[in-house]
Amino acid sequence: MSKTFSAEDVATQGKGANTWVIIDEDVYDVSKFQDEHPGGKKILQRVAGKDASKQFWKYHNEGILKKYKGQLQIGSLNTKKAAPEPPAPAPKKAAPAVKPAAPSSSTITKGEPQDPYGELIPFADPSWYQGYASPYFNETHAALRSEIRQWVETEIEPYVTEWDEAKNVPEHIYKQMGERGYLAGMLGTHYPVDHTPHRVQSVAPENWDLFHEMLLTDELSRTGSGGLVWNLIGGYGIGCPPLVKFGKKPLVDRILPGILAGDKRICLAITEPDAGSDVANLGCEAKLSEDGKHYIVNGEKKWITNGVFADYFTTAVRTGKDGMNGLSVLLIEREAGGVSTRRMDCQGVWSSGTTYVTFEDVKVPVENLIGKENQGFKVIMTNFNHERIGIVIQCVRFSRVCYEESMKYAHKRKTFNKRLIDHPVIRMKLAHMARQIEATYNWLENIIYQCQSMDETEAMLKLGGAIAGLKAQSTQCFEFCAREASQIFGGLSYSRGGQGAKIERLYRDVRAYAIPGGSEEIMLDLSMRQSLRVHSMFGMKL
Ligand code: HEM
Repeated sequence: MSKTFSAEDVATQGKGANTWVIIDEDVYDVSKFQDEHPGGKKILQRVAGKDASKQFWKYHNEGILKKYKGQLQIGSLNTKKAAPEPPAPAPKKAAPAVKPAAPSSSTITKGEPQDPYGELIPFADPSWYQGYASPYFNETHAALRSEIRQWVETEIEPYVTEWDEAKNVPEHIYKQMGERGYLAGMLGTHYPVDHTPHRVQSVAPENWDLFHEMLLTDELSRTGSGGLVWNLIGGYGIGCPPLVKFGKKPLVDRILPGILAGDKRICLAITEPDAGSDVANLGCEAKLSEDGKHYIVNGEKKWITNGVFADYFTTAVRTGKDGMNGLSVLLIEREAGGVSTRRMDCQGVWSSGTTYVTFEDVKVPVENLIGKENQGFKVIMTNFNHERIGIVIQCVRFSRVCYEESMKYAHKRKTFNKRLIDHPVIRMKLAHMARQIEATYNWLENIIYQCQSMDETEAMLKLGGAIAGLKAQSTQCFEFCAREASQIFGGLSYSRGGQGAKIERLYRDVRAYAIPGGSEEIMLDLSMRQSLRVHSMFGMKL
């Protein structure tokens, strides 16, 4: 913004037709905007021609300026110092020693601290962002973190509330997920170079590991919207891995490139009106046609994330007897006909497109069978670890968002002549949030490292119990943090939008995490049953 004004110039625009205000030494023309200003016209007119920085920061958060700057800023004060030139890049240090993480091809540093990154509010980011050493993250992770954060902060975060209210995310954002190589990096496996020309700018495919994948989900979750995250990766992250891992090559070659590019969308259809966490009781039926070339599918699926947007449905069907040994997984294509989808009205994750799906005599070629007939239970179970870890990553970051927003608000809001942060009762709330967040996050890092060090079948067996326990831990941590943040924000988190927008939204999103992917009750019970079973195989002395 090259135009400069003196404070006197701005003062002349406070009386007549024009209404200009100064915020942080930048000049904004709000003459046209004032009629639609949610805080009212009068309040702007009272500060017209003046420096309104103090009043502005009392009522808004950073997102507002990011969103409206382009539209309303007309220049800066002539007294404003030019922004300092970005520092010259430091001479490159020798790359930290790395050791291979068997059996993955990735590299992991031996614990050298990275340069500090972000706002350095204690516990608002993982400790490796804040100058503390970590055995898991190296310079490629740091580069990816900046790449995603920059994209999210400029192109996503300022609009998230608007999109959530509209219950959708513009298509170009999903398309960018493909073009930036992010979709290809979200499969819980190697980077699929053979099926996509797209690459992640800051990480070579051969270096891609599960910690990079974790970062993608983590940084997207800083938007504080389960709806946004699920719109972008909710269906894909659980619907695509079974296709890649168990689909037949011709099917994968035919449809995967379009999905990875962000042109086509896929979701996972397992849950039914009458069967959720008890997957073995699914009823949606697939009967083989007389010529043996097709399955004919009939049935209903409920609470299917992204179903309204999806071209492909990775679907659990009953092809055999009752129970887990009669289940198969089919890739159902919408264009086959007989597939109808209806958006469901839900408490939270509004822009994720939660859907009721009906299959009526849908003809599915036998080539679309994923895995083997009647052995679909294994496909579904293998998928659960990846799905649950995704949920955990989101819950931990959402908890951090609740904490970070509360910490910032507690530094500006005053009650009884003291800032909230100066009240011990508020510090106590923040401390309880931080201790739960860090405990959950550190367990998560450990689990990701374990996943990276095992093949998937071993991980399913050995880590299934711990991941189930961690999922319950993360949703309870999220629920706690959303509640405490809401108490700190008071009325601002009870009404939608404004400074408490993220907290109000996340509070509504909590159940979308605590129930699907295995409810807390089932997760906690499973964590004990599975761990005891596995450890008795290891020779547990009990
Ligand atoms: C560039 C200038 C401004 C823009 C673009 C702007 C924009 C907005 C927006 C979008 C909201 C809705 C709530 C939110 O999303 O945070 C809002 C609310 C509000 N604004 Fe502004 N505003 C500006 C300047 C000001 C100034 C200078 C004042 C005070 C003198 C002010 C006072 C308020 C108040 C009191 C609310 C209602 C807050 C609430 O509901 O708690 N605004 N503004």
